[in-house]
Amino acid sequence: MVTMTHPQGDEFALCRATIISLLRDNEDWLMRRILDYAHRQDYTQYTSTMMCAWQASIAGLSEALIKGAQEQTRSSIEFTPNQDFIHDALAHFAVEEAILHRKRGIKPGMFLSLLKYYRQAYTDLVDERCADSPHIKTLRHFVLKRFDLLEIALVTEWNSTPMDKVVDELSTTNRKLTNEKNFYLTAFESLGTPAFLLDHELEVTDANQAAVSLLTGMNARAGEVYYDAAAITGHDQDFVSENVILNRPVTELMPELTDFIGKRCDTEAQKSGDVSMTIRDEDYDFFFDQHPLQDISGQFAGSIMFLKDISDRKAVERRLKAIADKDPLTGAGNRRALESVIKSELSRAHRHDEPLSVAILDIDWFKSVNDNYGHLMGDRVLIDIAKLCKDLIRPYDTFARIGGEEFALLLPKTSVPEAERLAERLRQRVAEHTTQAGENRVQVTISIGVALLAKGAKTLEEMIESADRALYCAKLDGRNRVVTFEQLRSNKPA
Ligand SMILES: Nc1nc2c(ncn2[C@@H]2O[C@H](COP(=O)(O)OP(=O)(O)OP(=O)(O)O)[C@@H](O)[C@H]2O)c(=O)[nH]1
Repeated sequence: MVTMTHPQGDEFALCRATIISLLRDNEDWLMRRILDYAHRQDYTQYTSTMMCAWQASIAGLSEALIKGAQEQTRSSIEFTPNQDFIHDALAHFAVEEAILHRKRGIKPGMFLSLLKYYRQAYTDLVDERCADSPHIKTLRHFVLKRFDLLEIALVTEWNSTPMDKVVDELSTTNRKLTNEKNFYLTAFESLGTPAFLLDHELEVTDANQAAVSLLTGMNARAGEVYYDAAAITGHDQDFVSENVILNRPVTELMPELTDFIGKRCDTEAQKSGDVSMTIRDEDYDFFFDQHPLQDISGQFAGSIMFLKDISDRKAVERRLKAIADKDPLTGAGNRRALESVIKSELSRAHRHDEPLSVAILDIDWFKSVNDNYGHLMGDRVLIDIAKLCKDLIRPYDTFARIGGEEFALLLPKTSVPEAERLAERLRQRVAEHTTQAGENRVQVTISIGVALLAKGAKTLEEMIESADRALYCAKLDGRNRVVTFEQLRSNKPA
């Protein structure tokens, strides 16, 4: 007959070995079971939500249980009035845990209640894994007694600590936490890039110094935005303007962001892109980068948004693009520019069912200008004609040099008769104009072909083919005239 409190030598050794191997092999199982109990009772909202913290605690406990079991003798399962807890590995672990949890501000009652689930999980392990063992009772007894010891040691340590030591420990911890918080605050505030913390509704919950200066034009002090206006000395006026940032949707502060980030922030998406904005009457280009924030338990906790000022880079890009798209002699657009505009204008005209006309103009007998007056005079003529064209067209028309002495005018929302009238005005102005270079003066004429832009065409040549044919006819008909493609079709003489 096996007794519960004093197992025989063989049985004791067997049970001890069983417990040790159970604890070694089932750390993950124990963690899941304990977490399951803790979750069910909502303990996890007060305790650490980090898996690694639970893992460390359970690993530490199992190790202490194993060590304690190894040191244990058959007769030491029960406690004695003069028990020396300090030299028991498990008691030692309990004391360290007590100190650690007390420093975190956890009350003994709460910790002991949580420990109940540890005890339950460890006995569950024995019950489930050793259900058929003839030694099940002894095994259970072994575990329960170990947990009794753990609790006694823990409570003893907790209660024997004088109150001023507890207060000292807590204030040290508090100081450490405050320093840590200040460090992260300093890092956030010191970022040269404007940074905003946003909640689910995209309302600004915090903004760093760079963000405040950007939006208000003021050099805010680090952390100033945290404190109440009335409570800080002498900065009420400044502070009020900073405070206009907090608790307002970021899309209200910077409406240009609306298209990019929407009305709410969801958990999934990280959003980024280039955005142009006007802030306090100044134009900026930003690269914005919005990341969802997750707390340590993986819960969505708003987002952080950075606005990196890329105005200088964008200005250089624009200048380069302008240079790449421009004919250096006349300042008109080049073929590349025309091609890129033509595609978007074609689809716009199609969408709005609007006419889109093109006029191709070519200087008459231009070769003879070069031959008689030199290339410089030829260049001056090209420059003058380009200027006459630019002066005549509307802001949304496109003007490009597409050949040596050939130019194109792309005219959105313009029917062929309207384009013809414009071309005629241009022809007259050119004919009346005199170009001067040094002593020499020269007058030239131009021929113009006008047509609607061909819709199904793929290349620029195909698109302007009709206008080109009309131009060819204008040349054949004697030059210095405007011919429309429609006139060619109806065989009407120009
Ligand atoms: N000065 C100058 N001349 C250019 C430039 N690009 C092309 N040309 C000249 O433009 C002239 C075009 O001559 P052609 O194609 O024979 O035509 P055209 O003399 O204008 O005669 P039609 O077009 O038939 O009326 C050539 O002499 C080219 O050298 C330029 O950038 N500057």
